[in-house]
Amino acid sequence: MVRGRISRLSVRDVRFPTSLGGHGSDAMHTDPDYSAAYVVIETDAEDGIKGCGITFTLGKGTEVDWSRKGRGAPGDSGRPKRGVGLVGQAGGKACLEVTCGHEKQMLAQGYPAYTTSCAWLGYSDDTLKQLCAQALKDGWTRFKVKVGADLQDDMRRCQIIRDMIGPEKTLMMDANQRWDVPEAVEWMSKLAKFKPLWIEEPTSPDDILGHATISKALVPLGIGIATGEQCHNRVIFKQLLQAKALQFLQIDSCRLGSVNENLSVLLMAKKFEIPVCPHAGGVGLCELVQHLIIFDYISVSASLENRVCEYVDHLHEHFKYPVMIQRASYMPPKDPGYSTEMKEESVKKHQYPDGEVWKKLLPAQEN
Ligand SMILES: C[C@H](O)[C@@H](O)CC(=O)C(=O)O
Ligand SMILES: [Mg+2]
Repeated sequence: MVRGRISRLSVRDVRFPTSLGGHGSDAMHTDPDYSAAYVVIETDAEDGIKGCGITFTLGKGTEVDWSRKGRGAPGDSGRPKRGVGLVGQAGGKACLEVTCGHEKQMLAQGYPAYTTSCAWLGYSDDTLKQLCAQALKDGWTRFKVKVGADLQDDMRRCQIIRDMIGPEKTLMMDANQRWDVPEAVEWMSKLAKFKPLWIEEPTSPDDILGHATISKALVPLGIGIATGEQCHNRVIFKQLLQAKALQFLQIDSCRLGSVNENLSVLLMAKKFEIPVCPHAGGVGLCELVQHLIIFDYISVSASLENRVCEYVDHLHEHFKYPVMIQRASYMPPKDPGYSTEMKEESVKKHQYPDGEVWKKLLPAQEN
């Protein structure tokens, strides 16, 4: 329980230069710098408890260009067109308070995860192979590959990854909205031979009926539709579910404003019997979403069938309570709160434009 009145609020623009290594790149966001508006609220209660919150959008996350219309062109990493939500944490207890068999199972085995970190679109084939080999050694069994910019490149990269992981392990694909509806069906019919479990964001996230059309065409090929990382409220999810437009529902802990909005989507997904497989490609998203998905298992869906949570292996070192992955699973967080708190020294260093990291980088980028 938080006592006191809000006495201090700070908002900082924190950016990480992930584009330098091609981390986080996809068919629409070719040079993303993972970023967040980081908010800290303190009270006059003097009990040491503070609330920390982040907002995150895709691409160059904290730059929102209100003047432009439409979806933006590929490479438009600095121009997110979507709503942003603010989520946060105050002090208190960690999510896991219920005592039940499912809780024990989570504590022992964790929540199953897949990795996106081997196959960002900007990685070379050599990097892809090297990261994939390491991930296999580390026990990963589910892999997501970015597609959608060039069909021949996709065929080559999917062949590499399928050859490396073998026929049994799971492969997902993510087009980040790059196609129109007929193009999505045509393109995925060609990639079907690599046996993807799903194609994610095949087209504009606003096109609910378009997703339904794609779903009708691809489900018979064994390919499900996954979407949701750009869906900013429960009404959009309600319509996607009603239109039978998706087989995997991807909540995003920052896109949907507040934990409550996320919870209502978990409940609707349960009603429609659609598995929730959260999005976590962004700064801090893994930290946050682990709470929601473990809650989903313990208190809502009670099932792991067809369910898996995304994991990306970037920027965890900047968080005070980073995620813990063991045997390709999220181990339940035991610290109080929503794991949103960043380390002060990381915030200082990466604050834009006057943090140490950007002071060095900006003059070089201007030349
Ligand atoms: C720009 C982001 O990295 C995006 O590619 C993340 C994403 O689509 C995912 O993780 O899924
Ligand atoms: Mg995605």
